Amino acid sequence: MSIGLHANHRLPATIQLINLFMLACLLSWVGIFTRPIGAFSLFWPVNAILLGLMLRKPGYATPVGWSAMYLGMIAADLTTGEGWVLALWLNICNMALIATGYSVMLLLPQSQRRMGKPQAILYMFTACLLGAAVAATLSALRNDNLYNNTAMVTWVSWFSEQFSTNLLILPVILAAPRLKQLLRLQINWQWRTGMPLLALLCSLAFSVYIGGPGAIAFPIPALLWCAVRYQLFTVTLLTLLTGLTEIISISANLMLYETSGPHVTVIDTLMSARLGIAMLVMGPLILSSSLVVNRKLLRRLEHSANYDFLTGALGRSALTRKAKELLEHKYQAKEAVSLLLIDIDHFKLINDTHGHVIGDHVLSAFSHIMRRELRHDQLFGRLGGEEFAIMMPRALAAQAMALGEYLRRRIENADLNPNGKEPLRITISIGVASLAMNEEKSLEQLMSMADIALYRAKSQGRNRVESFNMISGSQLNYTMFK
Ligand SMILES: Nc1nc2c(ncn2[C@@H]2O[C@H](COP(=O)(O)OP(=O)(O)OP(=O)(O)O)[C@@H](O)[C@H]2O)c(=O)[nH]1
Repeated sequence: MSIGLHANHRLPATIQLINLFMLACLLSWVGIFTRPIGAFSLFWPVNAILLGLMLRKPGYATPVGWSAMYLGMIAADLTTGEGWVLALWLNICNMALIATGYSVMLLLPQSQRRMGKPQAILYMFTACLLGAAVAATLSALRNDNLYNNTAMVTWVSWFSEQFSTNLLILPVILAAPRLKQLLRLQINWQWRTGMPLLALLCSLAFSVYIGGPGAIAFPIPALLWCAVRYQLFTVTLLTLLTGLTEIISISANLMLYETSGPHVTVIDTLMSARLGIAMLVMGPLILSSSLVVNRKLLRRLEHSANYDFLTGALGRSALTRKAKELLEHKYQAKEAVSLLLIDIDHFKLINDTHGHVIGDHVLSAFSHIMRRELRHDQLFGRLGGEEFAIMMPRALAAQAMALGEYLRRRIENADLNPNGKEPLRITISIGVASLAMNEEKSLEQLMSMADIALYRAKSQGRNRVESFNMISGSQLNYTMFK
């Protein structure tokens, strides 16, 4: 086992250690300064954040990393006037929570630790539950020296606070997008997008206003609506917002809980409410992560329905559908459009000489080059075998010919040999057909025109581009398609 931090991180190991130490210290300070004097912490986010960090950056989870974290927490306690013994013991409880949670989450494959599957939420629930139970047990063992409470009250208080806090914060950290993804994020805001959020804020305000034991459940429908409409990370932020608002409202006695009766005290109410809040965020989180799985599956299904498996180009039916939509748009916008039919020359010879596997590779490498050269609005698809097509919006015959000629040369000069020994070159023949701005033809007619041009390119010796519109005598052919 490595005792240093892993070398694959960009920052040097010592700087990472100092970072970890400082982070643990800083987070503990925040927790200490927001803790009412002589009382249990209302909200102790340190453990959840550090646990999340360890899971997101496994390189930190080394004996040295764990020690830096522990020392950072102790430093925070000592610099705020805590005694040595207490500082050591309290932070053993904190570290025990992080280590227990970490061990449970390690049972999940790394790819699932970012909450993208419902079972990851269940593992996280177990991690928070066991982690809080272990920490609460350790703190209750030294109860006499720490708090003026019975061991049971100390246990329940630690457990309920840590269980709920971790369950609210950990999903945010695990589901947070990486900085690169965050910068690429495009927010497509419409007034309807904000409705679930508005409903959540209203139901939260309503639950604080009405109060009573049932009020913590008021935001559930709005949270479920948010889970259906928003991304998982947004849902984790909203469950955190909901939980925090309710915990703070209850502790400030804003939600008018019943506190009379022989066994009921304010701290009992808060403990019970915390556990309830922890349970209620599970539903929206599980729904949201199930939808992540569904969306991924749908995207995969859509992709395999629309794209050719071997070449990554559009499949024939998707190409036809999109080309028809493009023609429809052309008629309305009165724009030109061109179609290029492309056929690899003597492809049978490649199969016969090099075998089918190399043939497949050539098809895929050819398609890769084409996709890299074409713009996003130009449709590229495989019609079948070694025949492909490009639909060019807003392009007259001359522009389509120029593109065809460029692609022909690009392919002619490319080496498609996967083994990199002998160069393997191919050539292509291209037939172009174009429709001017006010011309109307069906896709089938446009295809037939391009096919005539392609036939001519083949019969004139291959490795060339021919345009139906420029073929001498095409006026004669052209009448066929009027
Ligand atoms: N490796 C591989 N070969 C394919 C695939 N689809 C079709 N082919 C082969 O492509 C070849 C096409 O041959 P032909 O239609 O005679 O055309 P060609 O040899 O390219 O000749 P010209 O088009 O006249 O230049 C056939 O041998 C098919 O078996 C595929 O997915 N993979």
